[in-house]
Amino acid sequence: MSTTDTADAAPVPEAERRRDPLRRMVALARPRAGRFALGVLLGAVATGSGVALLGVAAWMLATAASHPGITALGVSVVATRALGVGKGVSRYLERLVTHDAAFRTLAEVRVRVYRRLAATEPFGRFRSGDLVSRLVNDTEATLDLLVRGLTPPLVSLVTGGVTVLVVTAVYAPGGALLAAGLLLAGLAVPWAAAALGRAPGRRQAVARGRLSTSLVDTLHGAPDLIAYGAMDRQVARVYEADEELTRMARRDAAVLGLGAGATTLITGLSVWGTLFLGVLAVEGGELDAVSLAVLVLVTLAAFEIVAPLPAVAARLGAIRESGARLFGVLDTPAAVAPAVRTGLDPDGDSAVRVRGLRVRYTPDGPWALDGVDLDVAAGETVAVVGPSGAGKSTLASVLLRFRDPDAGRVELGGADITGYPADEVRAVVSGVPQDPHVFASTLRENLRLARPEASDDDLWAALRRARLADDVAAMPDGLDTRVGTHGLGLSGGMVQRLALARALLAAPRVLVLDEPTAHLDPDTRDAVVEDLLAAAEGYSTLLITHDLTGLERVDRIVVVRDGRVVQSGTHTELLARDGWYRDVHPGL
Ligand SMILES: Nc1ncnc2c1ncn2[C@@H]1O[C@H](COP(=O)(O)OP(=O)(O)OP(=O)(O)O)[C@@H](O)[C@H]1O
Repeated sequence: MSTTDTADAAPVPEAERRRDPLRRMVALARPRAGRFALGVLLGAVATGSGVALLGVAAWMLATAASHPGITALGVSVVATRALGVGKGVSRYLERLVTHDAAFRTLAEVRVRVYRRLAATEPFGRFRSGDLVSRLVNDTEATLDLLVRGLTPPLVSLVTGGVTVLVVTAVYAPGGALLAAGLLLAGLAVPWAAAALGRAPGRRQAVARGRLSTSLVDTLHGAPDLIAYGAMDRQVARVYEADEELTRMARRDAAVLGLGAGATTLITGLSVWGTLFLGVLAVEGGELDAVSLAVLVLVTLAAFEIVAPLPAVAARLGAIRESGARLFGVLDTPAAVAPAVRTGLDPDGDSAVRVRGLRVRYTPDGPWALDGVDLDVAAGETVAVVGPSGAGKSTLASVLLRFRDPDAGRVELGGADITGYPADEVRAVVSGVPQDPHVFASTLRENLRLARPEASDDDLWAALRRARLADDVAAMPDGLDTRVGTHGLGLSGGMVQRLALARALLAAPRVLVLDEPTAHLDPDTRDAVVEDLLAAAEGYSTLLITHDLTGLERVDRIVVVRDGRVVQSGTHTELLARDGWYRDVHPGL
């Protein structure tokens, strides 16, 4: 199964997008509804045992004074033990079942988020810190909702309802009072807490995203910030974001405190009310003293059931906002349609044929590519050049199947790549990006990313081809040298060669080199282009660049402007003709 072309890439219907994020988050758990129901049942047994335990204990203490028979005492002792053990065991099982179901749901959500990211181009939409916050905090809010927001209210409903029924059976006014108290503490107080927590909760998820963004910006931009003396201002921005979160946490704590206080007040009033009514009933002969003792303690215990609800309700605002941010990622339209066929021949002809290719990023936006025709014969090297914004990188995105054409065809060996799984296309077409990432790991692991089963011989062959083998051989730990963050720093040229070796290891037939020298100084640039082109010999290669040096080495040059091919020919031919290439060529 392809990692990117799944049903997850299908567009999300408008009606679904408009649904309350909380409901949508709960719906994520639908495949595990049975387990959650079992969790609720076990939770109800645990809380019910707690209430019954206090009831039996009260009965035992109250009857002890009247010297009951040994059988009655024995039964109540056994019941106390059974309820005590039952409470612990069922609570443990409830936690096990609900956490297991919630963590499994979370794992599925994570996979869906990553698949959606793989099927879209969201990195331009979300800033990296904010994206991290969505991937970690906002996704984990699902867990919070399922564990704390779903099971406890249902458990309260079941246990609270049963307790009210039992108390009503013993003494109806006590049952009515308990019902009123539980409704107030379990519904009105959480409702007020939810209302008070809604606005700060919404701001909290956004503020957390802002803090992550400013932290990532500070870390990544540290050299520039220090060079321009702007570090203090940036750190102040981080503090500001942090203080905003602290302010909200304080407000959260105040809401929680108020909720807990209100619940305690209602509990106290209910217990006193039951006692007052009960004493009157005992005096009137409607109730016996032992039942009164049981009633009062059961009432007290019943409020334990609803005690956690205000805290949960106060969190709902933040959870809803996290849900909205999570679905913001999940609802992002896929840049590529789900695959409709498979079986792109990985060993077929490597000719690339583009006809009438049109692409735009928004439905009514300008065309980034507006009717491009392009041919790269098997083994040919074609440079695509043009000014910034001409559409060169968009062409690379389409070839690597990061983006679907809006019109036209892109063929690999005669097969239209649209409709094939992205993984199959990328087994044929490999790209070297403008700014390759070096992972904080060994050189070996950085290379094996492209082909995990590659042997050291394969790695050295790729390194030799990318002209990096001598440099790696000179490193003290060879392939085991640690690179990336906290590792050996690689020069810009080495990073590009490493990325090329990685791309070659994927054993493609078509290479797309997207601005491989964009971040290099002019001397290195020339050497890297020469090495890349030498390494690419035999592959159908598309060299995308706005740097016109060294292009005499490629077979053909295509000039793209405003999304259209405006010139095509060899370096010598284009220099001999009027046009953009001759106008901007640095050699002239
Ligand atoms: N993710 C995006 N969302 C919206 N518009 C985009 C996006 N990426 C590119 N564009 C637009 O599409 C057009 C072509 O951009 P593209 O990046 O393909 O050009 P380019 O020739 O590669 O430029 P450069 O050399 O500066 O990278 C530009 O007008 C650009 O603003």
